[in-house]
This record gives sequence, structure tokens and C-alpha cells, in this order.
Amino acid sequence: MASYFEHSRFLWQNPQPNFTNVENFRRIVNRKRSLNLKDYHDLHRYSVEEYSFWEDAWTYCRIIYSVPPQEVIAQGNIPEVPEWFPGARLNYAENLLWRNDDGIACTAGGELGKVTDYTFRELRQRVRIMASAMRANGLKVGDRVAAIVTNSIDAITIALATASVGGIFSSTATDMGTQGILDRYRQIQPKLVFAETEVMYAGKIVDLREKVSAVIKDLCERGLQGGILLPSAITGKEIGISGLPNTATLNKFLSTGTGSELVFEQLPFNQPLFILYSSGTSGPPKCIVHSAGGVLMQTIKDQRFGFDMNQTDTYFQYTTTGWMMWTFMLSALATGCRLILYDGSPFHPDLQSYLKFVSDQGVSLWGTSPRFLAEVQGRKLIPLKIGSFEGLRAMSITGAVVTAPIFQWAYEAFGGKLHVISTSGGTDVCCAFVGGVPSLPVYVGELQHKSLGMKVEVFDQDGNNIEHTGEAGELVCTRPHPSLPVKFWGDTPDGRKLRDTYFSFYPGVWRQGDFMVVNPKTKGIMILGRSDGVLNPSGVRFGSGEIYTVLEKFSSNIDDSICVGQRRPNIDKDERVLLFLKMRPGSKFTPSLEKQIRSLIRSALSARHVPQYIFEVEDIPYTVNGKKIEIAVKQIVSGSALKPSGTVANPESLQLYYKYNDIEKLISVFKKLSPREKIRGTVSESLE
Ligand SMILES: CC(=O)CC(=O)O
Repeated sequence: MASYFEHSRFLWQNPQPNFTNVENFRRIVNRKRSLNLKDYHDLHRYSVEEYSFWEDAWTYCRIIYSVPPQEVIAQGNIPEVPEWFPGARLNYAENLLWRNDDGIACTAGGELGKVTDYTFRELRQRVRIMASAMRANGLKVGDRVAAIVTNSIDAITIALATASVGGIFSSTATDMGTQGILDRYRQIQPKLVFAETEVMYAGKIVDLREKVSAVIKDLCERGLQGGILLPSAITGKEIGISGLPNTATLNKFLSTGTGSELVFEQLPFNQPLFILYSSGTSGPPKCIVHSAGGVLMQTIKDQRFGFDMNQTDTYFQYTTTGWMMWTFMLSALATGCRLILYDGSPFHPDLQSYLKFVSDQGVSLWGTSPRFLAEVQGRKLIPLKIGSFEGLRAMSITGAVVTAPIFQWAYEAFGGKLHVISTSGGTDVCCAFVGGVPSLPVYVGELQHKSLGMKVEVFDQDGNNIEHTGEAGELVCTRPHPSLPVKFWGDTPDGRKLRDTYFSFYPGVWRQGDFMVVNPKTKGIMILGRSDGVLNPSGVRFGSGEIYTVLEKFSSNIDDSICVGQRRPNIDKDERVLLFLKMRPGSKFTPSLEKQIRSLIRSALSARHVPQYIFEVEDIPYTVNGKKIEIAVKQIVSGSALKPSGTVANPESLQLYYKYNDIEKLISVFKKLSPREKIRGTVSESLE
């Protein structure tokens, strides 16, 4: 069987590793603590053995506070979730709005082609006016403010104003369905809801009035005190909706403010700040509450140390407001850098325009996804023919497994100089477990190391640490860190649901649900997919990411794919592997292509990795945050009926998979068809 690290080849090394933030920090810690930490590996060990690391990070990250903490960590209400920095008083928004000058804080762009700059001074003014109106409308510490918004200056303003008052902010993207929004906001019962009325996506005007009306009416029955309608994101004109209770346009709402100064409520480190949602594909989403201090510290730590971010950076993270990467992006203001806010589809009017925008804006740190890069690569676009990308120094890739070929392509396509950072964390922790280290070399297909302060280990099914073996296992985190969720909204005081979700599989140990492996030689990491989607035929456990890596070789024919295990407990104790392919327009899934795929999987991985069946499908299901939904497909082909939640971006695609829960029957029906019917039928030719 091929090793996981077959593709591991040196790719990049920082020409000046000593001048990185993380190396600077290491030297400071050595001096302050009289230690002799020689490199990142030593520093990481210190960071997960001594809680004083978090005190050092607090100082280095220049957390702004009014009352210092009494200690680093104390017992919390939930046994596994400690209280961090007890006694401290601070405000998240104050930490992001420390600049009050004419430097550019945010540049808003999008598929409409319009670009607008907002200075730090303007941003502070906007937040002041918004916060004043929020207070005038009764918003208090702990009240929830929800939003259905695009990634715009208004979204940033609403979130920061909420934080300045001490409220809890929660947002969804505008393409989330009414049910999906209500599944979330009914649970958290917001006092105020801000909503877009009209947006543009992929060149189409989307009228949101019907959806917004339904949401506001429903929430009014559950304590909503104010619905605020944002002007059209296309024309900037106000759009009202008649007959809606407790609802005003944005200007009307802002006019209720008293013009008061911007006041930053001084609150505990653990004060709830954001509510994010688990991307469950069935059942109501879990409402994950994150603390102001936890998000602030972890994000600054990841950005300063993992991305080497500084005040001179221009940071562009492509994200909707419904993904944790939006809160991650927002928090970058604490570094004093410029944020790029992008509204709309990167594919409209075309990919070239989007890439040119990235280059023209002088983006220095670009956050994107493997799927987007695969699309650019698959369409054979050459970025350096579109823009110079002169300012681009690093690319952070997240959201899904980054295969080795994409890693290599991303590096070369932008001039062979980029620090390619593959990062993996999640909504559950609002930060990275593993990611980039600017002072260490990058190896193709490997995340560089565990993030500072994150005691990540690899466990087998019985809870043994198998990291040194080079075998794959569960990503666990065996020590608390400041951005553990403070609670699930609506959970019992001792956090039964939260503990059940993360701490029950290995009692008392955080199980993330990702499948990972560490390269014993380089200490680099591969994330192989979600662990509940792990494939397990004949006792060989592997991640779907390994199959996707092989399929990169066929990227000119295959647009996308999904690989899942099928369980048939009444027939077979074993699991079999099914691979579904979405072909590019004009490409056909032929028996010869199927043969090539099988043969390459066999030689690159092993005979046991070869899927039992390969089918062509019209669509692959994704969450609204762009994650492939293997678990739902696995359940469907294994015979479960699934009611998709609002998290599924293309729920109709799930219907395509039901017929595969009895493949043998499908084959027998197919065999009885006449050749002409076979050609017309929807069943793949590979059934023959
Ligand atoms: C950092 C991440 O891993 C983001 C995600 O949830 O995909």
C-alpha cells in the first residue's frame, strides 16, 4: 500500500525565517521565561505543556483590556470547558477598532465591479452611530442580534456595534432558505434582526422580501423587537416592506440613535460574542456559542503566528457571513490590516475578472478554497496572464481537504513564491487546529504543523495515541484552549449536549470528527476527511481525500466527485466503496475512463482502495459553506431517508443518490433494458 506521504516533497522555505512573528515570539518567550526553545517544535511543546503560553500570547497579541486577568485558567461550569483569564475586563470591538485614522480598514468589491474604500475613522463612526441606535432600541449585554446579510461594510458595522454593546451576534448568508434561517434564529430568539432586501448573485437580482417577511413575522411571535431592512445591495436605494410588524428601514433605525459617543462595554473574557451553527445536514443545527476573548485571542494568534500577518497586509478571505471564516476575517482588523470584503460569486462575470480583482487590490494574503483552485486549474486558466499578483505573499486554503496536486499547482500558478498555507479547524473552535508556520518549510500536500497552544493528537478507535506510527486516526485535542465553545445555546447548565457532542467518544477528550495522519519525518499533517465519512472496506480505514487526490489526474474530464462507504448490515458485515463522478460539460464517463481510474487508484493506493462501483451523477451535494456532504450521501446509499436541513446548498442533489441503495436491483433492471433504453436511461453505463 502506498504511503500517505508519497507526494511529500519540499516546496517552499521562507528566505528570512528569523524575521517572522513566530520566531520573534519564540525569542521573547525564551528571554521572559529563561527557556531555551530552539525552534517551532520546541515552542509548540511549551505552548501545550504550560498555560503560561497563553499569558505570553496575550501580551504579544497586545490584547486591549481595562482590568487585567487574575490568572490564566480556572474551573468553569462545564467540567471540560475552563474559564479563561478570570477577572479580566475587555471588549472585542475595542480590540478591532483601535485604529482611528485615515488608513483603509475595508475595501468592498464584488461582481458588480464597484470598489469602495472605508477608512478606520469612517468605520468607527459607522459603528458609533449603529451602536447608539441599538442602545436606543433597548439592546443590552447578552441580547442577540441576528443578521441575514452579504459580506459588506454593513455586516461589519452591525457585528462590531453589537460587540461594543456586549450583545451576541449571529449571521447567515442571504442564500440560506427560510426554514434554515428559522431553524437557527428561533432557537436564539434575537432582539434585533438586520436583513438585506435585494442582492445580486451570479448576475441575477435576488429579491429577498418574501423570505425576510416570513422570517421577521415568525420571529416577532418569539420576542423580536426590531426588524431592520437594509437598502438594496445593488442600487443602495431603500426598500420597505409594508405590513411588517416592528420593522424599519436602516436609515429610520439609525435616526433613533442619540448621537452618543462610542462606548465599549467592559466584559469578562468568556462573555458570549458569536453564535455559529454546526453544519448538520439533518435535524436542527446546534447553536455554538463562542466567547469574545476566545475568538479574539485565537484568531490573532493564528493570524500573527500562522499567517505572519502585520498591519501592512491586505487580507482577502472569500467567505459568506454564514461561515466561521467570516468571524476569522473580521477579527483580522485587530492586526490593523486592510480587509477586502467581496460580495457575490467569484464566477461572475467570469473567473478572470475575479482573479484580476485579487491582483489589482494588491492582496497580500488570500484565503480561498481547494474547490475554487481546482476550478481555475480545471479551466486551464493561467493566473499570471491575468494579473501580476505582485503583492501576494501567502495563500491560505481551507474548507476541505487540499490534495497534493492542487497544493503544487497553487504554488506554481502564482509564480512559485507563495507560502501555501493549508489550514484546518472548524466552526466548533473558531480557529485552526493545524495550519501554517511561516518559519518552517512547506512540503507538498502537508499542513505544516499543529497550531500553537493546540494539543492535537491522533487516536485510534481505543483512544491510543498512534501519531508516531504514520497511521491515520481521529484528530483529538487533549488539552483545553480559550476558544472551546462556552456552551450550546439552550443546553443544560452543565452542558450535556455539548459534552455529548465533543467529549463522549473518548471520555473527557475533544474529538473533532476529522481523520488525520502525521508524517513522522517532517511532522507535517494530512487531513483525510471527516472521520464519520471514513471508508472502511475489509478493515482498511482511509479517507475519501486519498481518492480525490488520484482523481486530480483526470481533472480535465471530471468536474467533481464524491466517495462514500455503503453499509448493508443485513447482507454484508463489510462496507463497500462507491465513487460518484460529475463530468465536465462535453466529457463522457466511458468504460475506458472507468478502467483508467480503477487502475490508477490500484497503483497509487492499493487494490483495497478501488471502489466497488463507479457511477456518473449530475450533481454533488454541498453545504452552503462549500463543504461536500459525504455523510448524507453515505446515509442515503446505506438505506436511510434523510430530511435535508437548511445547511444543504443544493438539497435536490441528494435525491440522485437514493436509487443506489439497492445497486444489485438497479443492475438487474438495467440489464433488461433494450440498448436504446439504456442510452436514454439515467443509469450509468458502468452498470453493465
Ligand atoms: C479553518 C477551517 O477549518 C474552516 C472550516 O471549517 O472549513
